[in-house]
Amino acid sequence: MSDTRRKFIAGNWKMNCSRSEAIQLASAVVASSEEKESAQILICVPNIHLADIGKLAVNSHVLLGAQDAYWQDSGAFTGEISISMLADYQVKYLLVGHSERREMFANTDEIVAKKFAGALKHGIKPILCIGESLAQREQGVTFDVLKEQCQAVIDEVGIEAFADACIAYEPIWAIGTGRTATPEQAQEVHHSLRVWLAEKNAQIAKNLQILYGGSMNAANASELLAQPDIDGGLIGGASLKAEDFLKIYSVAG
Ligand SMILES: O=C[C@H](O)COP(=O)(O)O
Repeated sequence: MSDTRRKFIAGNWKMNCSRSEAIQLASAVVASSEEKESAQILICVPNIHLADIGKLAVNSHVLLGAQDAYWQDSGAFTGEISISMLADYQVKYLLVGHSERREMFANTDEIVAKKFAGALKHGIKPILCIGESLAQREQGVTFDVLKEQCQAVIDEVGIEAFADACIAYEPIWAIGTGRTATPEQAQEVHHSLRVWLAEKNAQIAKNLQILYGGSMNAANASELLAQPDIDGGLIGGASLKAEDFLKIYSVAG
């Protein structure tokens, strides 16, 4: 099933790196990795560094992504950046619905769906982040939560829109905690998700890259990435060290 899908290694720098640190890290990622047929590499940097990193990455195989943006194109939204503005900066991917945006910045399923649609409108591929809390996992409602988060987007844009998107499954209890889902736990979720999506559109489900996020690092990446339905990683902490991030890319395909 996975032979049509390339591995996708995506770094999410979150709110880290001064300007000089960002340039140094991105330069190392660009210079020390090679283009591969079997895998893609992406860095999602803080918006303020997009111009600098865009210049570094523009003619390279390293894709540039953003971590969030507002879905309206322009207007009185003080402090926000629109998706149309990102499109001017070589941004190819946009994280939507990261659990930190959902939890700390009130991004509801509805808002996430609008951001997903906004990204597609501007030719940027959304990476829809979904995940359950520890309490939800313990209550046995993990899959219900994930379906609800996906369904809100499907209701807005239709399942076909996932031809130009990815999903990142990030159990909230594994983010930044050092506690990783076991490869079997992650595979079970990814597989169930793909089967559920296949009921809506088999081809879309077959081709869709589903990434795992939550304390993926250089030590555990190869086991996670060996699972048939884990098509890559959305990597936080370990993407801040070029050496660790590139090690993950090197084991991905
Ligand atoms: O976007 C990345 C995820 O939140 C995972 O972060 P982490 O690798 O630091 O656990």
